[in-house]
Amino acid sequence: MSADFSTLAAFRDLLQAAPGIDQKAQGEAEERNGQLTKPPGALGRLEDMAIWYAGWRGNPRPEINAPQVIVFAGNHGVTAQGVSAFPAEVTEQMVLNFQHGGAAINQLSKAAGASLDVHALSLDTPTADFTQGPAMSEEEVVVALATGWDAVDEKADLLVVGEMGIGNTTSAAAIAHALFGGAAEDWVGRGTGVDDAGLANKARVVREGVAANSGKEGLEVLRCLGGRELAAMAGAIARARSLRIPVILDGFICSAAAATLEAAVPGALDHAIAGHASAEAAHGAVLEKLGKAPVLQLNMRLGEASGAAVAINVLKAAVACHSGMATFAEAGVSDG
Ligand SMILES: O=C(O)c1ccc[n+]([C@@H]2O[C@H](COP(=O)([O-])O)[C@@H](O)[C@H]2O)c1
Ligand SMILES: Cc1cc2nc[nH]c2cc1C
Repeated sequence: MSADFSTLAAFRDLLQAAPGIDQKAQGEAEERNGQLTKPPGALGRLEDMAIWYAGWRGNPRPEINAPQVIVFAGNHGVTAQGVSAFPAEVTEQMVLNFQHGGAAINQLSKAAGASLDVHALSLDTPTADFTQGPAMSEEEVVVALATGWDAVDEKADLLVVGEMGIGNTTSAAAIAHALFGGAAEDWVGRGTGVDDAGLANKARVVREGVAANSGKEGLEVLRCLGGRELAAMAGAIARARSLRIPVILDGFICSAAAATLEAAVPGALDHAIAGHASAEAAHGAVLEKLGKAPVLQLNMRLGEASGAAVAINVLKAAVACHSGMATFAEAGVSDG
């Protein structure tokens, strides 16, 4: 299927029109959860996760059989400002590594029983340096959103999106600063590993970038301060919403991209949970703004969907208990 929008406004309208949770299935799942052979609440957040998943799938006793992981890659003009510990060529080199099966996400997808797709977006044409003006034209951001939209497998029953893009923690920090305010320093982190001087430089770049693109909201923030891989993640998350496919968000960059959807249409991320809290300094603050408690906290800061891929295993465990356990009546266990 090919994406059905050619402007940001049309994309926003589609997102706005996307379905919500199936409340009947959610209610039935909640009822089932109360009958399972365990003390009430004893599976903690696994219970909430399973009920949430059941609601979005419209099935009070669902299974997870076809999780899809998608990694999007993009290059960033803002790397000209010396914001990363690694050179921009690494983006393309890592795409080849993904394709050859040599990256962490290859192993983590396999371990989670998930398919893995990799989409490189115009790597030879980096986005514009956003300290000088908008990173992308409307046409460019719409093409990237559509790449993400079209990448989602309609038959998937869970979606994880992640990214590869040297310089993109600076882009994500600028998005967070534009959406949530505060100071540039509040949103920058070490990314691939810049030193103290590098961190101060990132704060300068974020401050200048937000000043050069002031007064923007929602999807315009994505266009002006984002990158192609961030827009593609946003497009895929929106497509998943339209198909009622639950989503696990990955780290700082993924969460910042997702936050532009929430800014454009409040509630747009109700079908998404946070897979982990990245070690990137401001990820926790972004998740707090989104009202999402991370499933895992493993000090990961790799990106490429890795933290969310690990969290697939936890959601699978939650859903397996929910759908596979016996009820008190079935097992002949006294329910207290
Ligand atoms: O996911 C995260 O929270 C995360 C935190 C730090 C770095 N990364 C990855 O590192 C790259 C961006 O780092 P940088 O320093 O080039 O901005 C990009 O490819 C991301 O996938 C990812
Ligand atoms: C080697 C390397 C792998 C990555 N994977 C995601 N971002 C990355 C950044 C670097 C530098």
